[in-house]
Amino acid sequence: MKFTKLHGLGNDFIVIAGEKELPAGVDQLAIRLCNRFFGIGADGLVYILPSEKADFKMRIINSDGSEAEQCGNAIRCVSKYVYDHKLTDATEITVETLGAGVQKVQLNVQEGKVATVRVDMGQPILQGLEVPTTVDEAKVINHPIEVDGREFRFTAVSMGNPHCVIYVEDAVNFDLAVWGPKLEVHPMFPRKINVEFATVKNRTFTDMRVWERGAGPTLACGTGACATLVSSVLNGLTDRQATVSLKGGDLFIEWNEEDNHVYMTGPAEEVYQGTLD
Ligand SMILES: N[C@@H](CCC[C@H](N)C(=O)O)C(=O)O
Repeated sequence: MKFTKLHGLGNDFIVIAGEKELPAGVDQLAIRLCNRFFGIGADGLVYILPSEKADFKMRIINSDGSEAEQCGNAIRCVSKYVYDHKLTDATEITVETLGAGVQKVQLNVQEGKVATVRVDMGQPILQGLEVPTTVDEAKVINHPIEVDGREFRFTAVSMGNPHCVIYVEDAVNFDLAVWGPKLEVHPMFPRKINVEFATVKNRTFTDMRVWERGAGPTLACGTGACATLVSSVLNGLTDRQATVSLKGGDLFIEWNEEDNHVYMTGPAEEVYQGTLD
């Protein structure tokens, strides 16, 4: 079986194309292949499958074997893969996701290869129970949460997958490894949660670091960047268009007032190809 390694700002994936459906035991396969010492090493295993509703279907399995409903960096990688490997010659395509419906993608091609990708990530889900959280409110904004005697305040946003955004003094130097795993499995989040720690630098620029559900600390999270921008608008901290700066680089995010959709623009890169026995 052939695989290709791609990443979006260092959020890296083993991408497999050409299968009709997910294989049995894909959770164990993801755990094995994503292992950085005994496997290929990646944050997730991504399948590009045929779709009845869109040009392509994407499924993403986190490195711990759990399946995610959506992944912003992976959708850019999938889009680059299908164009660069000539599965399509269109520069506007649609990709079906498990939890965020069919998404429209625009490819920016330079010298015959995809350089950056703009994705219509759809409408954010803000209703507390739908994110899901245990808070039954239309919007969960700046809500208190206690972990090991420390109180944080979070804003809950689903981009198809669940996120909680927490503003801290210095996201870049924040101790992710201590608080991320505790918040990920907090009882207020019935399907666990992706945790974003953010520091707003000005109305168009925010630093963010992420602890991902099922993958731990990653260099970037596309849906997390979208959730951060939505949260910042809800908290009155930034404009509707802003750069979210992650450890692996920057994403440009827009929450459009007219259609209520979130748009994400950023790069995707292929690293190498290989064969699995
Ligand atoms: N890195 C991703 C999100 C991947 C899924 C996430 N860990 C989850 O379980 O929801 C992104 O770029 O959005």
